Amino acid sequence: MERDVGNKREMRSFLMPRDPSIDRRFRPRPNKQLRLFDEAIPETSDSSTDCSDTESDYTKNGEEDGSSTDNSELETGPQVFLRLRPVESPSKLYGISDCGNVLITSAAVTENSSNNVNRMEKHYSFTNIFDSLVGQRDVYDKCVGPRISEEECVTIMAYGTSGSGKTYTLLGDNVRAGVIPRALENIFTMYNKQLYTTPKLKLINARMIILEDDATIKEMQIRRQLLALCPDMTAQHQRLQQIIRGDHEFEEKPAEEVSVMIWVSFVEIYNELVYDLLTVPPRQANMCEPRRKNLKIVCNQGQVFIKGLTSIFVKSSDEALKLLRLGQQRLTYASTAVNSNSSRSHCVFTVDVLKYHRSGMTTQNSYKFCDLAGSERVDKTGTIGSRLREAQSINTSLMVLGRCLDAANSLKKKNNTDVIPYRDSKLTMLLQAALLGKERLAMIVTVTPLDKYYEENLNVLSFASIAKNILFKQRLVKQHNTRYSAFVEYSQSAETRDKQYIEELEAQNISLRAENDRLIYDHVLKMQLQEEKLRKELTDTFQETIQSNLKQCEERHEKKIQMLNREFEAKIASLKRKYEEQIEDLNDEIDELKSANSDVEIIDEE
Ligand SMILES: Nc1ncnc2c1ncn2[C@@H]1O[C@H](COP(=O)(O)OP(=O)(O)OP(=O)(O)O)[C@@H](O)[C@H]1O
Repeated sequence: MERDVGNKREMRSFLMPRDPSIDRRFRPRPNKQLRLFDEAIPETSDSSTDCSDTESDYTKNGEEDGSSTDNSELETGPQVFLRLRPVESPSKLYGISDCGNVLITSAAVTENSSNNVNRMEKHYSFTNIFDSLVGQRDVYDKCVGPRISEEECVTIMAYGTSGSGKTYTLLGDNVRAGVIPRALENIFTMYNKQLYTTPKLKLINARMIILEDDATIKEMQIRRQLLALCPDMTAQHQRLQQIIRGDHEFEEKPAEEVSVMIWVSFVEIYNELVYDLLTVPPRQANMCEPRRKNLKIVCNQGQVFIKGLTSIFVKSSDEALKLLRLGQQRLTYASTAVNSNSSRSHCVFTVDVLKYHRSGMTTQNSYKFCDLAGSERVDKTGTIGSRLREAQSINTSLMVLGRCLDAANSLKKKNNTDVIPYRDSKLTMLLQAALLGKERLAMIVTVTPLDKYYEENLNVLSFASIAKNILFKQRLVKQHNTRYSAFVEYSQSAETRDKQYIEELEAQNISLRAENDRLIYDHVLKMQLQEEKLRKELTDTFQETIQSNLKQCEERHEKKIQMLNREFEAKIASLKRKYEEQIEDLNDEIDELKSANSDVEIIDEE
């Protein structure tokens, strides 16, 4: 019997078990059900209806039913893809319908089922389902490639339980490149002939600004500084590039009179705080660990931006990948019960493609790659301490994301986007353009098809099915327009402009060097004069001091001489007196002797 849905909406939870999200009246009804892995293939033996198990087969099937049947939805709502992670012994509780787009969860009663609702058979429809045999190439070709070729703004979001392969899908590993390296290669190949090699245009606070020469030089310096910090992975990137080029044939756009400048930024939302992952560390600090500063998300006249976020100008996919790896090193990872290297935060890597058209108009495409932290059952995994706090904040933001999608889903008939609670978490604030339908939203839902994750997977699938049902009424494609006539002459080719700019910079460099030499010469001269003046001042001061000391000495000596003179005079006077007395005594004696002598003579005569 059909269940009466009624008008009253239930309060949905995106982390705990809930009623099936798909309105059973409209759910797809496959002719037959296929078991995902194994022997449980239904009796009909028509191999053409089987789920593909090689990349090439898959592409063929996908082109036939997946993308082609979904074209109408491409115009209106998010695309939701399901990716099943390869596991050793996959659960038999999941099956894919023969049309390839519907996941059927078994009606089997599992010991994990906490309520009756989860014991029902459920059908979840997707834009495409990638089973465990589908490789990275096909995931890219279905989910992201077309968006980039069409030059649309798109948010690609990986959502799933912890350890289900979100990071693997977005980044991949050293051999199996994920969506981001492929997208970068695609973008740089596409605009190869239009790339402008100096940062003249920049998005500052969501506005396209033409940079002055000094600002351009500053941007180049920041870029150089940050790239110097990146681990050297050139050989690895070249290998990856070869693999990607072997997998895809990206088309180059003709060199129209458009100049393209590409910028990347990378943010992390950890415990509801927004951190810049591409900050340039101050020179004196430890170069590997810049201080983390919490940034603000600002919404101004419908434009969302992160105030003060570093955006780096990149000239090649290799540079962009290097910056991505640098940001990744700064991300918060931890070991959890289900993933030894689990992302403990949501992170968003943004590639902004800024274009300057000959008409003077500037346009912008943004590609946001969002790796959501895995939802987690904290009660089951026994998470404690800081891991618990992280898990709670991850779960809260994912819940808000679910509420936003739910609200967007219920807006099909109305057109009032105000009721979408995107302001309730940093993640939804940042992704509001996609959640409000202004930009394309592609969601890659990852699932680990194991019995033990059955309940968690049902929640993830319910979440995904809501997103799949959304119909946006907003106008798509974001374009910033600015008129600017003073930009470089557009009748010239990009190469000539670059050459001219380099020549200008070289001339500027020469004149700056000359100015520098002149300043050094002036400085040396000034120093010499100063030295001379100082020397003279010192000599004068010394001479004065010597003179005064000399004078003091002379005075002292004069006084001493006078004193000695006086002493000598006194001594001489006393000696004179003494000797005069002696002379007097001797004269008296002579007189006495004379008189005695005269007496003797008289006696003789007699
Ligand atoms: N499709 C796949 N093919 C091969 N390996 C995969 C696939 N999906 C996931 N893996 C492997 O599973 C492990 C966990 O994947 P990953 O780190 O991407 O999970 P996650 O969803 O990002 O987890 P978390 O949310 O905890 O960060 C990795 O070792 C990854 O290589």
